[in-house]
Amino acid sequence: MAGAIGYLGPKGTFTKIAVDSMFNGEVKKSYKTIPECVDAIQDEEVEYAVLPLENTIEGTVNITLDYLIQAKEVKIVSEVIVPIRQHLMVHKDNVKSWKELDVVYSHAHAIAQCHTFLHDEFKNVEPQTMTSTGAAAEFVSKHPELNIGAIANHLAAEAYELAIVKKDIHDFSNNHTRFVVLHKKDIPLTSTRLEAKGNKTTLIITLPSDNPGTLHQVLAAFAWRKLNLSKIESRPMKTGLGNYYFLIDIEAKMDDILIPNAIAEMESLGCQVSVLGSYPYYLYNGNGVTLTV
Ligand SMILES: O=C(O)C(=O)C[C@]1(C(=O)O)C=C[C@@H](O)C=C1
Repeated sequence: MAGAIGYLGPKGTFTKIAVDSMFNGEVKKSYKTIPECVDAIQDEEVEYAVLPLENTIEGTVNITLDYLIQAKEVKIVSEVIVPIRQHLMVHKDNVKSWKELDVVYSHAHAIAQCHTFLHDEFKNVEPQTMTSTGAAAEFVSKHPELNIGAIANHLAAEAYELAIVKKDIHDFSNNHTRFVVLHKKDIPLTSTRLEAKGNKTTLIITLPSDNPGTLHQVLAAFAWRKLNLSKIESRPMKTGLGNYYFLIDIEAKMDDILIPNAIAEMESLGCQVSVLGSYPYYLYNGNGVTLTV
């Protein structure tokens, strides 16, 4: 059994579902924000941390990516993809007035996943962001005097005794979020319970500023080795306009030849390359795992 597992809480978040799908029986420690989870793993308050990285509808969770780029000695050791179902919920005292809500609270990514629903059905309602869907549900449970709602999952509704008034309000039915498991040691974490989908290696690449065409050559280093890329994302380095990190996911395990040679080729072009992790990834299909709030 591993040490404690840190995650974005409080009770009833989607991140907690990801934690329960990967870990069984370990102590689970919730944190209010993503940066607090990254600090907890860096300071060795927890042995693993689980954070959302990318959603089908809304794309990358930028704050996770930015903290992963900056974090020292933190590696991605596993990944789990979780189906995301968003529901609208209110305090049980306010069920009759749910169509006249004043404010809807949720995590920014959850609000974005329900953008069309909110636009069509709650045009005059103000969406307000919170640190997580669980925090939004908790807030609604503490304020029966306000006609407010939360967007969150069914476990949050149970945990905070809220009534779900509209199910599955996410705008596209194929809604999934990728969660990464972080650890201080570069040791892949395997699961015997989940459906294995393959392996990935994640690189962070900075290009030299004075060498036109380097991005093309970087992509060529993968292409001619037939290394399949499943994600390319750029994030500002925050040092000046036009300065970017590139985060690249290769659909393969770290090996002795292909990936190291691709890295050496990129370094010879003047790029800085670091390996954020080489890890298995899994799909949690909603079955076979005990979920707790
Ligand atoms: O707020 C939560 O419940 C979270 O776990 C965060 C989060 C995210 O950051 O994307 C996780 C999954 C969903 O996509 C919506 C919110």
